[in-house]
Amino acid sequence: MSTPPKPIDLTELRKEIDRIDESMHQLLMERGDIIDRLIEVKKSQESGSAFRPMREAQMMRRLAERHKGILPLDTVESIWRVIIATFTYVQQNFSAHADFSAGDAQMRDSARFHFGFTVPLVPHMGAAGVVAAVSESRGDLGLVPVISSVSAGAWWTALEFDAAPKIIARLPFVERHDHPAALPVFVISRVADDARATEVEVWSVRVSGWSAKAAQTLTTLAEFLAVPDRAFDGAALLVTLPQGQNIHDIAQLLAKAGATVRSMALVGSHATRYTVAADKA
Ligand SMILES: C=C(O[C@@H]1C=C(C(=O)O)C=C[C@H]1O)C(=O)O
Repeated sequence: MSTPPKPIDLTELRKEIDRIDESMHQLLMERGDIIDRLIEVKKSQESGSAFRPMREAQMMRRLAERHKGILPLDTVESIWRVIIATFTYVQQNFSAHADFSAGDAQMRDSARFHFGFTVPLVPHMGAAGVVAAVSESRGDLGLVPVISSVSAGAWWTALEFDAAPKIIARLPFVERHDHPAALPVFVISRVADDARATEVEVWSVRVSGWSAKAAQTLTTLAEFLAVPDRAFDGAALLVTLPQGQNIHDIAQLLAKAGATVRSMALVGSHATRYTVAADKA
């Protein structure tokens, strides 16, 4: 006759938890040692912000793809955002300048979710102030809601100049229905060319002859913001080009709808939006 299985001892399970916690802490400290070595190498190779938007988008996608078990994706995503953002911060200190003009609760949630509490959060009332602060800094980040009100004006035109910072990411990296920090946010900064995510381009386009027909045409082609631009009897647009679309084709289609493109400037780019299925979340 076989002996009945020993009842599982809670003390044993708690010992396991302590062992895992200690290993996780050791691994985080080991991660810090690697970052230390990375800082040494980078010092002689790079200047400006340490933020690498394409790598971060890929890391967040991989994390979401391999995640399973009872720990909610919200939790695992926010833990890794804090790890990555804080290690970026210790490489090269930076502040996050956020536009609170559309209400501060959602923007604060997004900033803290994606950058944690170690990165200083600087509130601004309007996108223009955020862009100015980032422009004057070496490697600070700006956070601006993707959908701004018309009264905010065409804040993105300040990004047209070569030396100006650019849109470098769109948050959240991992989208889903009921994301805890769902507000769509553009991240604005100056980053190394090889760190950029270039999958989705964002253009500042100025048109004359802007009309309901032109707006309707553009709606079918791309996501955009439009602000009336009296100087040109038209509009200043911020156009997010879907991957594979060409801005010149969009200009041609706008012309057919009666709107003349007067200028176009690439004001940034970001990774393809990534959405996880409801059953993953
Ligand atoms: C570590 C680097 O810099 C930053 C920090 C990262 C991290 O802690 O994992 C990832 C990407 C960068 O934003 C890097 O240069 O690879």
